[in-house]
Amino acid sequence: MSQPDDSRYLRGGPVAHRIIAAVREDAAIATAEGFPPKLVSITVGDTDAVDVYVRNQRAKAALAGISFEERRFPADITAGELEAAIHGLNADPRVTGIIIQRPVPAHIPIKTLQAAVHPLKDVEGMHPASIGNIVYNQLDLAPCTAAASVELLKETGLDLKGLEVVVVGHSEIVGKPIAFLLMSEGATVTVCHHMTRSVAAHARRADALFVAVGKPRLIKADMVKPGAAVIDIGINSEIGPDGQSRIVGDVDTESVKHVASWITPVPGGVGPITVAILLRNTMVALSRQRARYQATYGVVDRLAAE
Ligand SMILES: NC(=O)C1=CN([C@@H]2O[C@H](COP(=O)(O)OP(=O)(O)OC[C@H]3O[C@@H](n4cnc5c(N)ncnc54)[C@H](OP(=O)(O)O)[C@@H]3O)[C@@H](O)[C@H]2O)C=CC1
Ligand SMILES: Nc1nc(=O)c2c([nH]1)NC[C@@H]1CN(c3ccc(C(=O)N[C@@H](CCC(=O)O)C(=O)O)cc3)C=[N+]21
Repeated sequence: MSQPDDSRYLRGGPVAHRIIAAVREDAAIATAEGFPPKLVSITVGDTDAVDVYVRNQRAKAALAGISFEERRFPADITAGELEAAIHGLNADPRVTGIIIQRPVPAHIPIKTLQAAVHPLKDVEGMHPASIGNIVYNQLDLAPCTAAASVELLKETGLDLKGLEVVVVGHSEIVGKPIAFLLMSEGATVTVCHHMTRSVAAHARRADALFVAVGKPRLIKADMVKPGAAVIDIGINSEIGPDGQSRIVGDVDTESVKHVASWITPVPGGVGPITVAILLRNTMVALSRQRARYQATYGVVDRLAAE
């Protein structure tokens, strides 16, 4: 098990705590000014894979002073019905942000749902317009897990400019946005996926290795460069030796921790920061909405009034 005092562990708790404290201040001010932030979570069908995430969203939103509402829909709902529900939330001025928990049932095209969320309410940064922003180096609202992972790498104090980084996994929600965020920071990025000929050969060259695949113990000690920083994003649930269900990452932490200079524990690494960033994104969305509101209604049109 992890050693609580081992400095090789890059822990997410303190970073998440810092982010949530700042969000809490912002949320209190916004609420006092008449704009209370509210996050709505949409879950469709079987929710096992998202239960932990939603539970933590609810708990941390309460801590931060953001109201949180969970909408659960049955697995047999149609894509059209879901889109209608999302449009309703878009039009509701009390709703600041909308997050669609993944996965959704196979008959629902996730991209259509993500595109149905108004870009100003897209707190996950998954609308095509939002994803486009990170390509253009506008990074204030990035996909939560990707932003969380990069935030944790920065805790090492390593200079990201010119850093050799390898990302294993290229999903739209995690791997690809990580690559874009790191490119914006000046890192040299290699992205591996299931067709990569030798993930090990690439991984061994990395000063920083990000892993987001969903396979326990995929990354072993001989795939890691001595002294590297290893950011384990995987959240996999498996039955431990004691017969209890537990969460493990994608990295064989017990062996890799002897080779790496820094490693993120699972649980207790990227996960808590992901939740904190979601809340921070909610406040970014709120300030954009307020700016839009101000631009539309803040200046009285003198000619119209005459
Ligand atoms: N900590 C957190 O906050 C979060 C954690 N997660 C976790 O991160 C992990 C990844 O999630 P997500 O990105 O959504 O998963 P996806 O299943 O969408 O993507 C997995 C990626 O891994 C690639 N891949 C599959 N097998 C291999 C292999 N053997 N070698 C190299 N690459 C491979 C796939 O490539 P290809 O597409 O080419 O098959 C794909 O790009 C999961 O464990 C998930 O639970 C997810 C979100 C948040
Ligand atoms: N649209 C969407 N975006 C996601 O980012 C997304 C998703 N769907 N579906 C599910 C996965 C998984 N995921 C987690 C995030 C944080 C923790 C988390 O807080 N983990 C803590 C707590 C663990 C615990 O409480 O046991 C930890 O790792 O320490 C877990 C899981 C986000 N995902």
